[in-house]
Amino acid sequence: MPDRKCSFKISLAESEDKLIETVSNLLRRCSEQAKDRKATFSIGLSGGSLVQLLTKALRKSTLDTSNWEFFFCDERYVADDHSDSTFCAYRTEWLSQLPSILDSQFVKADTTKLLEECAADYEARVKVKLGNSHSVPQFDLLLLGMGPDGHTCSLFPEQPATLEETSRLVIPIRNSPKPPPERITFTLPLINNARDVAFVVTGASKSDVVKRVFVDQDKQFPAAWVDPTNGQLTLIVDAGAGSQIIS
Ligand SMILES: O=C(O)[C@H](O)[C@@H](O)[C@H](O)[C@H](O)COP(=O)(O)O
Repeated sequence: MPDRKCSFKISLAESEDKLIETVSNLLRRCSEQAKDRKATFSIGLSGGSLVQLLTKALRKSTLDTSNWEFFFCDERYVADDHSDSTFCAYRTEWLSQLPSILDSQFVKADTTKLLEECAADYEARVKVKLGNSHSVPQFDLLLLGMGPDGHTCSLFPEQPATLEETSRLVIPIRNSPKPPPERITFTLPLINNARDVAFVVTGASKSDVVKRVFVDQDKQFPAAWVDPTNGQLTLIVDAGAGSQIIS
């Protein structure tokens, strides 16, 4: 039985243009709400297909991103210039497509440290940047993807212990089922403390897991544990991914 506590909204985008417009509108709403509270807009990014979608949405929005700080909800434990690096994917894309966004706006992981230290160091960076070294920092918006196995960030069904983490906000991941094997990832306490969390999920291959996660709330899937305590959860799907939840 669904037991979601947070406010939950589903947006079905019938075309890619509509999907981009929906993401663009979400960015506008969240960034404008943040303006009333703080100097910077703190947003967490995921990798994969979101890189291209977010780039298109930012280009369409023409939003002023000069006070935005870009964090990574998870990051692969590779060099900054490695093709697997999510930071590298965004930086490469935005150098040409969104040149107004500066390197200094990225809060990236230091993957030159040992994996454990890299995770702890990134948690410290998040706390310093979000100015909350005593309790759990609060992101304005986290943009999440979801794999066909219902993973999100680098929280995988094969590693259920990662969902039980209650104190660390960023943890190391080894033997990731999705290559590369080593990563760092936000944990549920940090994810569920965000003001807004939005999943962007596309493709008919994910339609079954979208229903099982967002309608059935089947807790075998890590994405089903995302339930922002005092926040808004939004699911943005295209027609393929949403085909089993929207009649
Ligand atoms: O670094 C990563 O691999 C991502 O953060 C990961 O969690 C991604 O969001 C999902 O795997 C969905 O990826 P797609 O949207 O490309 O299917």
